[in-house]
Amino acid sequence: MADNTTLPAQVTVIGHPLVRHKLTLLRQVGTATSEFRRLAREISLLMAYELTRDLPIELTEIETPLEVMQAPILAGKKLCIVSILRAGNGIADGMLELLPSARVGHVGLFRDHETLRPVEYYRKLPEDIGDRLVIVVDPMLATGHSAAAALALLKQAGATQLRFACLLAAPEGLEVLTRAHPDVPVFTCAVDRQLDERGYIRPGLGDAGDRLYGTK
Ligand SMILES: O=P(O)(O)OC[C@H]1O[C@H](OP(=O)(O)OP(=O)(O)O)[C@H](O)[C@@H]1O
Ligand SMILES: O=c1cc[nH]c(=O)[nH]1
Ligand SMILES: [Mg+2]
Repeated sequence: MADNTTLPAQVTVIGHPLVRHKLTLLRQVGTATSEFRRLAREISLLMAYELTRDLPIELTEIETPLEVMQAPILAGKKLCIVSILRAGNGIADGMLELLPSARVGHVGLFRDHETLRPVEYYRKLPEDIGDRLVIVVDPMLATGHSAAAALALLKQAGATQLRFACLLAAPEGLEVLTRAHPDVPVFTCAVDRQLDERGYIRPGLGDAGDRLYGTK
């Protein structure tokens, strides 16, 4: 499995021990839907912490009970989280716990099981997406085509500052995504061994949407 030293500079593997531990629990076949959802939310909150490390800060004057001070606050426009439906919602929910005033956009994509290419079925985005830092979330980066398509349509909609976050990435998906969007920083909690012939990430965690929502 790759680490930060063998990956393109735009890719960050979030190696925090809490993230690694929770991801191991999440992967396990015996992890029930309720537990899977809880772990996905917790990992996503930790990912949001890493993704927002470099947000610009400005000073504002506040009053403590003892005196006036110049105190740091986030500068500029707030964030927008874009969830790639449906499994992206499991990540967006966790991030919103840390970033409660972020706007949320939705892009509905499913993978055609034959071609493994994404099919768009829904899109609703904030009007001012061009003024925001946009964090695009989907738990799985497999072939990379869903993420690449989502980023392309967001750029078309005016987004200029984009980041992509997932739980698991296949090397094949990272290759596709970083070639298509060399300007977009990518954050993942792990890079797994490979894709299998059905386009599943191995060792992986199975179908993230089905495990989040108990549909299989
Ligand atoms: O990198 P790719 O090969 O494009 O695959 C990744 C996509 O596959 C899964 O979605 P799925 O089509 O299963 O839809 P779902 O979220 O509704 O389950 C996953 O959540 C990603 O969106
Ligand atoms: O392993 C995979 C690949 C795509 N989508 C998933 O949910 N899991
Ligand atoms: Mg699915």
